[in-house]
Amino acid sequence: MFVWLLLSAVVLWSVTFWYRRRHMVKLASALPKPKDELPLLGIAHTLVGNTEVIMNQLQSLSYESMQNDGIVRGWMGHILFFVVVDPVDLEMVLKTCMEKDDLHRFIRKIIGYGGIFAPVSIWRRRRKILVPAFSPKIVENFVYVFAEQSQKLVKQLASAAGKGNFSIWPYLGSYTLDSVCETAMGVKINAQENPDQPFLNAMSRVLNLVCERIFHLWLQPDWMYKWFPQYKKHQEYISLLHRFTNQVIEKKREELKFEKEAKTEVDHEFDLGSYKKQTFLDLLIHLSGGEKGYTNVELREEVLTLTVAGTDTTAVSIGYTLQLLAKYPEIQEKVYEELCEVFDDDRMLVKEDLIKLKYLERVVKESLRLFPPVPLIIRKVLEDITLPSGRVLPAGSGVACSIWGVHRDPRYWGPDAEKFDPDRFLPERFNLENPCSYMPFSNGPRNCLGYQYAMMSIKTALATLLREYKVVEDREDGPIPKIRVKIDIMMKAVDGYQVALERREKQKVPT
Ligand code: HEM
Repeated sequence: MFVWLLLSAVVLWSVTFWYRRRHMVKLASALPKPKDELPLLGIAHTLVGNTEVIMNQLQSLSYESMQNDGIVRGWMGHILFFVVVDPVDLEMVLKTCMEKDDLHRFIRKIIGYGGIFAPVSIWRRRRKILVPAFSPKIVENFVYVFAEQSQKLVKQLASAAGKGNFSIWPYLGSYTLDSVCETAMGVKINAQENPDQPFLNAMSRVLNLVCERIFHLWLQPDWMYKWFPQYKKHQEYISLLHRFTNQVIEKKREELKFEKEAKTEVDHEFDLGSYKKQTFLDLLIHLSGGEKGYTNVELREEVLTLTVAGTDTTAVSIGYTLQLLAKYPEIQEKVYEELCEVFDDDRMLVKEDLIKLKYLERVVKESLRLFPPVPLIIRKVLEDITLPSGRVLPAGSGVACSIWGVHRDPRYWGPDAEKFDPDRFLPERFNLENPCSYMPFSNGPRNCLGYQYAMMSIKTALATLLREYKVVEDREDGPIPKIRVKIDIMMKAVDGYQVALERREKQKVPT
């Protein structure tokens, strides 16, 4: 009797649930379906397995989207999303669907309502405050930090050079974390010299745990997660990150109070708060209104957001570029020739050099095209929208904007779209009809604020490293580079960016 009652309740609940969603189902059924779709399950059965399998599946969906004029649907049980690669449709999605997907709630445990994943109502004010902090004039003042940290990177790599293949990932991750912590908070955490540094350790481990949660449904509800052994560590890492940042903020507040008291009238009149060598933390306090502006919690959320947003993304991009240069030695030699022209002695890189490294810039851009660190962005559809292509996305669905797919679509990049060819970014050849055909840093009002910062950090690290070392790996046997990738919050190389380094004879970077 009880079983019958239970069964009837389940059937009744399911019928009501799907009846309420009939509008969504109707609109979805008008859109192309993927080849592996099953009744009820949708494509949920294809998105299981390790992070490499899942990434491959996301890539396959992007190809199916290309074959279906830029869109394909994907049911995961009752959850509906669309993989979109049409740049015109994407432009509209990125402008109108500003709310981020619910999966981001797991990262919010670390960064709270920091801009990147905050609900739109909170994000608007935070973005307004953050935008001036990323103006080129301010960001270029950080190049000296990147240059110093890059020299440390070169020094750390000396022990691995000439000893065959190794994973360069931990070195790159420490370089970017050191740079971000110095520019965001003004603290030298010295992760490069000390791989067991507690902040580094906590940051990388908690992000692994977040990723594990995103892909394992049973770890998602908070009440269930508490019963799993990882929960304790998860909480420990978060409280370490919060404690560390809180201390930095409190110290900064005291410093600023002291400075204010010590200022003379003349200082006030001429506003000596010039942005030179100020960290993001200084700027955020100032731009949000000083003592009446951000609270300490808001500051912590913003600073941690910059740390999460700016560390692995940049390291991933340096890693792919190094692997590509190893696979295509003739391209690496052209980069090296340019470096020899710009640096005729052993001096350290300065910001004026970056603009001259035009070929290196093209190489980085092409690497970001073929291997975008953020392969897709997921946005929520809050009300039905009609895309420029005429297709209608129903309210309640999600849109996976496939950066990976749009970057490899032959309709916009030609029949050789998959080929590694930095010169496609030559001004005379680069002629895209739509800005969304190339968007490693996204597009629209919620695009990446750190793109100039990232390009400067990437170019500085690569220039410093490639002046000192030649990157070697097996040459690729064709123009299409093959690097196995997985999804681990970002798209990362499965092999941890295996390369070998050989010391260059001519150019020497001072250590
Ligand atoms: C190669 C390096 C990087 C890549 C590929 C990258 C890519 C992205 C992408 C795809 C987004 C999401 C945009 C969206 O939802 O439409 C984003 C957001 C963001 N990124 Fe980056 N990023 C990089 C480096 C950085 C760095 C170094 C910083 C700061 C130091 C940074 C700060 C941000 C911020 C603050 C946002 C949130 C913008 C907002 O929602 O208003 N990023 N980034």
